[in-house]
Amino acid sequence: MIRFENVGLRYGMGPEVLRDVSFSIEPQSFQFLTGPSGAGKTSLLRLLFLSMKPTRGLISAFGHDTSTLSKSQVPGLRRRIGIVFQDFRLLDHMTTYENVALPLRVLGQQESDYRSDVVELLKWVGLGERMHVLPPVLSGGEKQRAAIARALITRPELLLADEPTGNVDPSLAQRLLRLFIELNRLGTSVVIATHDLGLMEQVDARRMILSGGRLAIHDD
Ligand SMILES: Nc1ncnc2c1ncn2[C@@H]1O[C@H](COP(=O)(O)OP(=O)(O)OP(=O)(O)O)[C@@H](O)[C@H]1O
Repeated sequence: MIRFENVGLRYGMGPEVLRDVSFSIEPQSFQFLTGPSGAGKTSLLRLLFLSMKPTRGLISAFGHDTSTLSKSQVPGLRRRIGIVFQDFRLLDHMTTYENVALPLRVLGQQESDYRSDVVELLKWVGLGERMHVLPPVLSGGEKQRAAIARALITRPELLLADEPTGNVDPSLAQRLLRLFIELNRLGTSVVIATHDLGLMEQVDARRMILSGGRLAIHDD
């Protein structure tokens, strides 16, 4: 569904952060993206989410060469991708429910059509009791799950998560991992950027390891 061929990335006049990176994300696949701090994991996720263009190489997303996309085509492709940012990016003046429902509102859907889906998803991530509170009163783990629910509400074909267990205790990390595995079982491709070796050891999944700007792939 997404293919990188000899992709390179640099910020401004800086050094190349990613070098000759080639890989594909297949439908219904599960992979971890790992590597030392500063290795380029977040940058690679930004490229996957089509929020940046590579400095060189080819990125093809859902059959489109992204270098030839017009600006108006990008939102349609991005809607097929859900992303959980490292810092959650929840809107503090909206309730948990409203935050999760926002992507559907933006798509012009009516609340009567999506209300039960949002409530069901919030229950699935264990936030059924917290849906009417504002993000500032949520714990770190609750915010994490709200951000995951918001990424999933549009039923994306691909979920990208940047350090999704970075702010949570080990038992919640287990729950989140089970949630991602279940989501993958239901058909979504999953890419999890993480430093957490313990997390990766629990799943026989592909590991994409970034180091010195280069990518090595270890298949399960
Ligand atoms: N907006 C930016 N402008 C300039 N340089 C950047 C920018 N974003 C990232 N970089 C640089 O690119 C390199 C890779 O950063 P990136 O955040 O992708 O790594 P990471 O593997 O996600 O790190 P971490 O595990 O610490 O989150 C770093 O050297 C960083 O300083």
